[in-house]
Amino acid sequence: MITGTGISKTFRQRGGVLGAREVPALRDVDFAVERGGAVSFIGESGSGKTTLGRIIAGLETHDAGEIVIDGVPMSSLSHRRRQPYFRRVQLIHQDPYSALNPTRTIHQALEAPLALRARQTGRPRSWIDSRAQELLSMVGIDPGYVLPRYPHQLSGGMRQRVVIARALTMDPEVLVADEAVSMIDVSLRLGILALLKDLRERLGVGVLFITHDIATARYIGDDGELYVLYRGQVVERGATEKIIADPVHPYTQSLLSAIPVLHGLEQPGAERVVPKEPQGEGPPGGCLFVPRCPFSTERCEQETPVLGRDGGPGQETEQEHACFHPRRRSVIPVGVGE
Ligand SMILES: Nc1ncnc2c1ncn2[C@@H]1O[C@H](COP(=O)(O)OP(=O)(O)OP(=O)(O)O)[C@@H](O)[C@H]1O
Repeated sequence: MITGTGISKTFRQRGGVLGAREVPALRDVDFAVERGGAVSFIGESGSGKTTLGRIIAGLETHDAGEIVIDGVPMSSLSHRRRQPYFRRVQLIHQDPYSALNPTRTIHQALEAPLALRARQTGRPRSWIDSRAQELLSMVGIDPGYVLPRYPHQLSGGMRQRVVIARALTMDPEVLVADEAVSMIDVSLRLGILALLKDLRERLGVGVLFITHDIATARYIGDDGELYVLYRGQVVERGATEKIIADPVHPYTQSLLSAIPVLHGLEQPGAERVVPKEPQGEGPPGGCLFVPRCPFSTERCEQETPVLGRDGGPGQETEQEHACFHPRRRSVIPVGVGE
C-alpha cells in the first residue's frame, strides 16, 4: 500500500517582466493506493496531476508531507535506500514512443531491467528470456513478432503495451498511468484501458490513473476512488461511481457538464454548471475556485474550505468535498461512458 499525507510542492518559475514567481503545484494532498485498487486523479491542465505522479514514483521531490510505501516513511531513508521502494511504483508515460529508446530492440528494452530483477531475486540468466516472453503475452502481444523489432516498427498501441510490459518487469505494486492513452489512436485506447483493468484483477497491481477525461477515469476504476484536483488542491474525493452520479463541488459539476452528449439520445442534466472566465487568482485566503465559481459568496472569498463531508445542517455528503455550498445539481448526460 502506498499513501501520501499533506503532499505539497511549489515550483519557482523564472523569467517574465515580473521576475521569478512561485507556482503552487500541489497543496496538502492526501491519497492512498492499495494493492489491486484503482485511484484516478482528474483535473484540467496545470492542476498538478503529473507532478503528483512523479512524486509518487520518486522522480520529483516534494516540499512538505510524507510518502509511505509498505509502512515505511520515505523521509526516514537515505536517497539510495529509497530506490527499492520506489521501484515498486512504475510510471507509464503518455508518449510510448519517447519512453522507449529508438536504437534498441524490444528484446534489449526488456533485457536490461529483467537482468537487474534476476540479480535481485537470485534467478538464473535463462529466466530473462522466458520472463520477457511471458510479460509480452500477458500484455496481449506476440513475443515472436515484437522482440526483434525496434519501437518505430510497432503501432502506438503495441508500443504502449511494451511500455506496460517493461513496467511489469519490476513486479510493481502500483502502476502510475499518466494520461496513458491520450497519445494513442482513439480506436486502440479502449484496449489499453481494458489491459490495465485486467492487470488489476490478474496481478493485483494497483493503478493510479491520471487523466483530464472523466469517462476514462470511470472505465479504469468504476469500483475505485476518484480525486478531483483543482489548482493543486483535492476539491472532491470519493467512490468514482458516486461522484459521477452525484457530484457536489461546482468544479466537478463543471467537468461533468462539459461532457458532450454523444448520441443525441441522452438527456442532458437539468442544470449545466458553466464556470465563469477567471478574473485573476482570486482573493488571498479564500477558496481557490472563487474566480470561476458561479455560486461563490462572501464567505468563499474570506475562508479556504478544507476537504470534508460537512455541507451545513442536513447537507452531509457521502463523498468528501472542499466547498462551503455543496449542492446537488443534475449535470450528467444520462448514459455517459456506457
Ligand atoms: N519543472 C517545473 N518547473 C516549474 N513549474 C512547473 C514544473 N513542472 C510543473 N510546473 C507547474 O506546476 C503546475 C502543475 O503542473 P503539472 O504538469 O503537474 O500539471 P498537470 O495537471 O499534469 O497538467 P498537464 O495535464 O498539462 O500535464 C503548472 O502550473 C506547471 O506550470
